[in-house]
Amino acid sequence: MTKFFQAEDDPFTYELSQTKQDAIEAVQNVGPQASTQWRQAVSTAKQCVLDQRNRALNLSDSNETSDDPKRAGVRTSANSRARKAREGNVVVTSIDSLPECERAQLETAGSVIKPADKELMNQVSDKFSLNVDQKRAYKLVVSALLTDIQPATRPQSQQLIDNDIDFGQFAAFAPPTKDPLRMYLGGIGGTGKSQVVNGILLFLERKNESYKCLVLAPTGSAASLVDGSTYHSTLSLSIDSEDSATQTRITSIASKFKSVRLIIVHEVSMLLCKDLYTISHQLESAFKQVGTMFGGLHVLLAGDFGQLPPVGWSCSLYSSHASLSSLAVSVKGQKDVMGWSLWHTFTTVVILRINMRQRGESEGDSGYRTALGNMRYGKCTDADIKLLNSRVLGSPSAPTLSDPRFRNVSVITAWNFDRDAINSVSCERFALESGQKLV
Ligand SMILES: Nc1ncnc2c1ncn2[C@@H]1O[C@H](COP(=O)(O)OP(=O)(O)OP(=O)(O)O)[C@@H](O)[C@H]1O
Repeated sequence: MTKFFQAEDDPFTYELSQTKQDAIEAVQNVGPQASTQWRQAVSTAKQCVLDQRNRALNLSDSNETSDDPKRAGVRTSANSRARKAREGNVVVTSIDSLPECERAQLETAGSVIKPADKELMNQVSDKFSLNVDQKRAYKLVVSALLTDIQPATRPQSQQLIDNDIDFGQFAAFAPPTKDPLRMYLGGIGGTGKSQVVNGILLFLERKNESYKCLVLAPTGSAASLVDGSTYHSTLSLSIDSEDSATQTRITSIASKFKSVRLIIVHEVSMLLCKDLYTISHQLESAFKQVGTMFGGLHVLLAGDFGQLPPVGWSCSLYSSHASLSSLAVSVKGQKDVMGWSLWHTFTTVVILRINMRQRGESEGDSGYRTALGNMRYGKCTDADIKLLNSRVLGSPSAPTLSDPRFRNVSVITAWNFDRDAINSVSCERFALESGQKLV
């Protein structure tokens, strides 16, 4: 598989082998059904992909045979390169290294970003002072949107509403001819994931194309932090009902997503496998593109798997394969399996590593950063514990909350009672200091 990138871009990206992608798509196309049929269908789909691969390998081998041992040697190595490429090794080609005619072809096809857009991209990235990794993530998403092949003729929402669910109109959609972006943006809390999302949103705003992106989150509070909505409300997912794809719901989703090309799902650690499947399935139905994951939209999943898990520890995206294999007996389990396999199509990955929230350079700052990092993996050292204990209130050397240095710091308490008391005192003090009246 060949990908083209502008010369100055340096995407940290990898591709699943095409065969694995095919297998995942084959499983998606099977759909939920009774467990014996499901197992049979999955095994037939697997065999079909394996047969396809073997046929391709045999064909290539038979085309490459030669009686001349020298030529045979050269062909064997070319053959093995071709096989490696088929098996998933990425071939990255700089746009500048292409012959002019090929470059012109790409420009005409909209595969190369226009200079004005490039300038805007840089302006926004400078405004947010994005670091190298953040810039990489931001540029991958924005480039995908800029080189997007637009659906040719989308029906007006008015027509959709008037004709209720006349999906015949969607036949006029020209499906994107390029693979949509499936990207995961990770990094521990404070590494600037939201900053990247804000950059993407500002870029679209400056281009007057804010309508192209929808930001979704699993809970209302997570959604309000990123000015988004919950995916339950946006995609009309029913929390209780298994069958949420009624015609009215699908019509409403089709109308909401009429001009959308990118969805960003925040706090992905809280996403259930079955929810990812349902999101994709609802969009497929809304765009009348059954079998085209997420209806062909670009999808960015952002979050940190060290943060909150899904409610009730249901089947999360990081569940192990072993724990999933027993699930296919129920329809819900099959949805989990399909959501889990969808997660594995997110093969463009950027992990942010620099903590932008705690950037102090003092010895204490760096010790605190290290302690937090170790705590995340349950691997605190003696030095970390000593440092954290030195901040526990009550001991003679510990800070007091009335000390001006510690007045506005975050406080962790074990009891709601203590939390409420501290909040109440702090509110009164803040009102007094800022000349405001508490109501
Ligand atoms: N490139 C940057 N330059 C300056 N400040 C930044 C940059 N990136 C992020 N920040 C700041 O660092 C803080 C944390 O950033 P942000 O909220 O985006 O992190 P996050 O990874 O989304 O965190 P969380 O997972 O806790 O939600 C914010 O105050 C943000 O303004």
